[in-house]
Amino acid sequence: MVEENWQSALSEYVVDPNIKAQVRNKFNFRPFKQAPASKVHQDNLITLDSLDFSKYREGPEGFKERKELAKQLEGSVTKYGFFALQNFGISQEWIDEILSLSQSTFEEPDEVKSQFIGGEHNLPEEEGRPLGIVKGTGYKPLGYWKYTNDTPDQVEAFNLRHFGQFDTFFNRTKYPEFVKGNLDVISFFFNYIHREVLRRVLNLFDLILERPEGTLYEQYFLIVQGDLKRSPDGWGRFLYYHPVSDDYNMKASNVWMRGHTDSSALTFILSQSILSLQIREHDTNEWKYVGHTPGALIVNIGDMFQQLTGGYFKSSIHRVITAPEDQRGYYRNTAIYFCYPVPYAYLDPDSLASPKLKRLGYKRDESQERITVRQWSDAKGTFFNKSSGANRTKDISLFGRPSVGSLIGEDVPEAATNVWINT
Ligand SMILES: O=C(O)CCC(=O)C(=O)O
Ligand SMILES: [Fe+2]
Repeated sequence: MVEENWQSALSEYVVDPNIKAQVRNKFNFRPFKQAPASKVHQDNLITLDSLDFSKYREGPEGFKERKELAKQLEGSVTKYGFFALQNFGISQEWIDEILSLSQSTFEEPDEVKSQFIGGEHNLPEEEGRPLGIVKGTGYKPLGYWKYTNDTPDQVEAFNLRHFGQFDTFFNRTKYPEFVKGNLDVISFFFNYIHREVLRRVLNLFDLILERPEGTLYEQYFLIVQGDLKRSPDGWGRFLYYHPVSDDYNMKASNVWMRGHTDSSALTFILSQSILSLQIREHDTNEWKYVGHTPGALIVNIGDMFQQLTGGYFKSSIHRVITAPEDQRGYYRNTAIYFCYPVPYAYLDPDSLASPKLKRLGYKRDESQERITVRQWSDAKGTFFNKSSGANRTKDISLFGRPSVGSLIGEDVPEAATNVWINT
């Protein structure tokens, strides 16, 4: 199947330059001030495998390099479920523009924000879905989640659904003024990650799984213009962590975002300078910091790729801890793409038909009902959408599958140790 020429299709939706200049002026659009590099916790850093994507070449002449990249990737996705991607095609200048867009998005006045709360303007096709604050287009307000001691969270988010569905994204969705005036740049950024970066990463996964390159993308991630039900169901997000007080740190045990695994297939995060993201090593249960790789994407495997591969790929438990002493006072600003497969796909290795998984013995657990992307997405989304609750650190089990949604402190629920079991 031939993919549409997305860049030329998108150029039809360019925002009037006068309107863009006007909103940028009105919202004090300016460079985002990144915290200087941290010097602490250097002994507790994890060194993620870093893939140099400038080595990726299309066509038969690039096959050897792609095989080498795939080999490098296999260790990361099967051990940590995390890796870094350098030289992935987006310049530092462009990354800076995205961070500036994120910054100004969170500087809309509160009365405007309150009219664009996530999940309040869902499309008719999304009627009845529990998208809520966590998955619906719009803001997740500061303090929506309550952490330990009823402490309100200090992270704001803005979700952008359907950026690959041009008519829906530009004409059928409501946005605050600043976002609306910059939709073309925002859409271009997330489309680039989906259609260029994700596609290449999936080709490497195909090589790992011993299937022809292009299979995963076509089977699970192809966007069909105008057909939301047959298109992959992920979303982009701006994420803005506010500086916290000593009192907050004491009450919330330094948690900026609780430990969890992502429900996505893959998550792409723009690397940023505040040393806060931690992965919990599955063999030792120790939390380790993910260092900053300037200009890179930090990519992690989510629950769906773990399920699709029968547990061969790992959906790592991660969390965000408040800034270290030498970076306090700074905002932590990033953009994320939570990438989901088409909603009707089954989440088990039968659908993948990978000779490699078969040989290694990763297979569907026949004692469990088969579930689809939509089912997992809605069930885990419902969990993430709950604002509070004293029992949040307990195991969660969805459709008989143990999972992790909300770890606080050092609690290690039973499920957290089970997620690695190869069924
Ligand atoms: O802020 C980050 O670096 C990661 C956030 C995260 O894990 C998430 O939103 O799922
Ligand atoms: Fe996450």
